Amino acid sequence: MIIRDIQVGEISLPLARPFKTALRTVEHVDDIVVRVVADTGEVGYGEAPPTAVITGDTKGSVACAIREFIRPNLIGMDVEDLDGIMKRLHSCILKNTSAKAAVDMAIYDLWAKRWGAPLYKLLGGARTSFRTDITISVNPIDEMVADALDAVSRGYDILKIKVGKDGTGDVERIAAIREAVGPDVQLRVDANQGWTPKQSVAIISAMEDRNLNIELVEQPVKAHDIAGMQFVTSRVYTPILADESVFSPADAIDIIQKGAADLINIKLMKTGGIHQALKICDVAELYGVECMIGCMLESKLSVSAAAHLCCGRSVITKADLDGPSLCSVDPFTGGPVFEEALVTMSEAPGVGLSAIPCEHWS
Ligand SMILES: C[C@H](N)C(=O)N[C@@H](CCC(=O)O)C(=O)O
Ligand SMILES: [Mg+2]
Repeated sequence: MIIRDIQVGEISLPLARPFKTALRTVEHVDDIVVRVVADTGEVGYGEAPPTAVITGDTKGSVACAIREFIRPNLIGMDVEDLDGIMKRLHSCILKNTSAKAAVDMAIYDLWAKRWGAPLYKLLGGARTSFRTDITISVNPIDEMVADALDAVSRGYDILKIKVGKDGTGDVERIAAIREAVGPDVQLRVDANQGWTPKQSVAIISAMEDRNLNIELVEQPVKAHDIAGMQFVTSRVYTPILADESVFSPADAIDIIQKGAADLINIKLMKTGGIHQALKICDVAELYGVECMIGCMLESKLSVSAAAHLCCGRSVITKADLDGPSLCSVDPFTGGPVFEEALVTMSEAPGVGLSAIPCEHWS
């Protein structure tokens, strides 16, 4: 199965509600999509969201990296030579992890189709379904409580609550949500780098003193502030999860060896795809650290690739794959089934999606 072409397109899907974090507000999934065409006529699909504030990638940079660097390096390669393809993909241009992720997942889609199996089975086959959380955007308290209750009424039993925009109100936000949803709903908190190290310790300790029973706190401080992450992790009981601080397997080793976090959030858009994400899984497993699989504002296309990784590897014990549920429409056919909190794999070969809503590929 020889790679004949790598084509780029765009998709735009409205979100059901504006998505608000300490870093940004977004109303649409506006992503680059990729299709890798093989000489057999088989096609593999991928997607890259331009999350400039986290990965540094824009739509223009993703399209340019694929067209001018990745495409000329991969055309003519045999999909069976997965290792060789991944070496070229990751050496033909530095960084540009979202562009690499889109192409990587399209290649894995083709590779699994080549072997006639659903991708998750080839990645390890640890499970066939899992539950994801859903994000509650940072807003005035009443709105967040209403959103949390709405999510629970739709069957979600894990909520990921965005905070970090104004540290002063965050304990009250979480307390109000806990009071509204009761003790049986799992609450995880994501500050998206919005607190200082000392503020983090104060806020997390206050949540502990009030018995708010928080499962974990994600990325309390700036991504580059590993000493700050370590400061927080060593002073609170609540597990700390590194998100923006970990892009590569080397970042994961550094964070784990320094005791700067208890858990790692793997996102394909940070690692540059499944190939590097698997290395983080291996590192984490060696050190006995559990992982979350997360997503950016992505459609079902790329989130499905992440779902396959989630079902492949048992070290991934938590999922934040709510991208498809945050969109107001689902124009895709095939692939894993996203029924609110429950995600169930399909047995179709590859990632499983068969129709992509993009009319212009070039
Ligand atoms: C969408 C997901 N639940 C999420 O919160 N992802 C990121 C932020 C993504 C973005 O800004 O596009 C996270 O910080 O975990
Ligand atoms: Mg996060």
